Amino acid sequence: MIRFDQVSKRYESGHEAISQLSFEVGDGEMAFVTGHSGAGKSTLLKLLALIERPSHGQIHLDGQNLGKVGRGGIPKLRRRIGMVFQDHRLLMDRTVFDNVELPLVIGGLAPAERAKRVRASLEKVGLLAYERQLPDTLSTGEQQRVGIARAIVARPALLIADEPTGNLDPQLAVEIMGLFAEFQQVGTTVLVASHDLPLIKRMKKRVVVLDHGRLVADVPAQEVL
Ligand SMILES: Nc1ncnc2c1ncn2[C@@H]1O[C@H](COP(=O)(O)OP(=O)(O)OP(=O)(O)O)[C@@H](O)[C@H]1O
Repeated sequence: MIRFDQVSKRYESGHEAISQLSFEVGDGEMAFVTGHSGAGKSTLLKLLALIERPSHGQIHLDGQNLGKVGRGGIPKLRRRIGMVFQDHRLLMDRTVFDNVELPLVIGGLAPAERAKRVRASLEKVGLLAYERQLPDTLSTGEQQRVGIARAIVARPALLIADEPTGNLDPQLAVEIMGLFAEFQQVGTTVLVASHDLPLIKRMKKRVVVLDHGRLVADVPAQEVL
């Protein structure tokens, strides 16, 4: 599903955030990317979503070389990727339903099909009863779940999440990670950047460790203690 071959990313500032990174994530696998602040976790995810471009090396997604995707191809690529951010980036003047529906409107789906999918996504994250509310009437954890519903509504093959539990209390964080594991169980490939080591260990999934942009450890799920 994901293949990085000797990927480096140097920002315009001259800082090399990712250095000669090579790794693969298989179809339907779930993995965590961890490492110190500034290790390059967010940059790695941004390279996958073509928010940033590598300075060197190649990234393949489902066999497609991302270096060959031009500006015009980016929306199509992003429709295959569900993205979850720490700050969830919801539109505060739109209802929960409207927020989750947005990717489908952009995707051009018919209204009846959109409504069906939005409700199925909201049900998965346990928020069906909140569809008519505005996001700021919801708790932080609930808002984060709306962000997750929005990320999965277009049924992406790949779900990427950048510190999705960063500002949640520990119990909510466990719940959110549990949701990601459930998506993996139904076949979605899931890549989560997090620095929450206790939580990562608890999930017993593969862990890729970055240090100053380099891969320093890649621990298979069965070896996570
Ligand atoms: N747009 C940018 N321009 C210049 N440098 C950047 C840019 N984005 C990130 N960096 C630098 O690249 C390095 C990696 O940043 P990145 O955000 O990928 O790390 P991270 O592991 O996600 O960190 P954190 O856990 O603090 O979010 C950092 O040193 C950061 O300052």
